Amino acid sequence: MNEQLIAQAAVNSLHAEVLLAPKPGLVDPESNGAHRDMDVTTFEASIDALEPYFTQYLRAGLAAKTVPQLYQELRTIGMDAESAMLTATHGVNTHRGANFSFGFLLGALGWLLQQNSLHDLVAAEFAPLFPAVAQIAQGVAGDFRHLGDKAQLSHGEALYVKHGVTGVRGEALAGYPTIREHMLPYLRQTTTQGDLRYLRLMVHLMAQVEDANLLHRGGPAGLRFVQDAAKTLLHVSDTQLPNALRTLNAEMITLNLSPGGTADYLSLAYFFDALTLLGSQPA
Ligand SMILES: CC(C)(COP(=O)(O)OP(=O)(O)OC[C@H]1O[C@@H](n2cnc3c(N)ncnc32)[C@H](O[C@H]2O[C@H](COP(=O)(O)OP(=O)(O)OP(=O)(O)O)[C@@H](O)[C@H]2O)[C@@H]1O)[C@@H](O)C(=O)NCCC(=O)NCCS
Ligand SMILES: Nc1ncnc2[nH]cnc12
Repeated sequence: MNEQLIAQAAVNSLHAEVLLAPKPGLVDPESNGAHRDMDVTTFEASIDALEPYFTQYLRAGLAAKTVPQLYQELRTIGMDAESAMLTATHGVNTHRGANFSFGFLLGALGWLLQQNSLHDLVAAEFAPLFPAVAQIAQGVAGDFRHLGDKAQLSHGEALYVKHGVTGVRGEALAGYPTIREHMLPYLRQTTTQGDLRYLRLMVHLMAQVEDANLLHRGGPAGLRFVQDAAKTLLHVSDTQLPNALRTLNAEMITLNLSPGGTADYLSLAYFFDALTLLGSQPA
């Protein structure tokens, strides 16, 4: 399997996510959502900065000899990627979470592709990928130790101290249960194609995900507001859904709520759909 096709599919998924509209609270071509510091062009600049690192994540997995060595390499690439992203966005956090998740998922995919074909991984519904991520990402658990010594906590670290929420690190440490238990089953069972496929998934995830961005911006009440609003949208018809999402977008802008974690899962959904297509083609 051509590794460039896989890395490009990951980059393309970030473009597809930011262009999907309407996304309540998030940046898209219709609205900047609950963000005063970024728009679609900020995301496009961020994606251009991240692109070379996505290939590096995959290659690191393909060449790795041990799991601990792979973790160290991915974390180093990840820090460089995050720095390049922040330079391109003039310090605005567009994809820190996406960079983290794609880093571990691409690294783990490369690791598995040493012994498996993409076709076999697709046939196995990516089942081996998640324990591999959990094993490789174990080093992240150290992020939660010694937080008391830190002068400045990140949003995620502050949420861990205040609410015991582990955010994206917890997802990686557990092998991304949100992808395994919610996203992939939804993608497998739905025949809906095009934007509606991903808008419906977005609503499904907004109702489920413990989104650290929502917690950071609106506390438990803000998270619950969005989860409850999404649950009502589960029953809205395809024709009514876009305008119902626009109405929720206006409400979330007023409340300064943005489900950034859910946006990253949308990127990952485009990516897994692309991998499924790549893996079903003859080698
Ligand atoms: C591990 C890091 C990501 C550390 O970051 P932090 O400590 O802040 O971790 P979290 O807050 O837990 O999450 C960080 C981002 O992960 C996304 N996210 C949130 N909840 C979930 C979830 N349940 N599952 C998966 N992913 C989740 C989310 O990222 C997206 O939203 C951000 C944009 O939204 P915005 O509201 O604008 O965010 P902010 O600017 O922070 O808030 P405001 O100031 O505007 O109010 C954007 O990042 C999206 O991607 C969370 O923000 C990581 O930084 C780290 O340690 N990096 C080092 C490099 C590295 O380790 N790389 C690994 C490669 S293998
Ligand atoms: N479209 C988007 N809007 C806001 N935050 C995001 N994080 C990732 N994608 C995003």
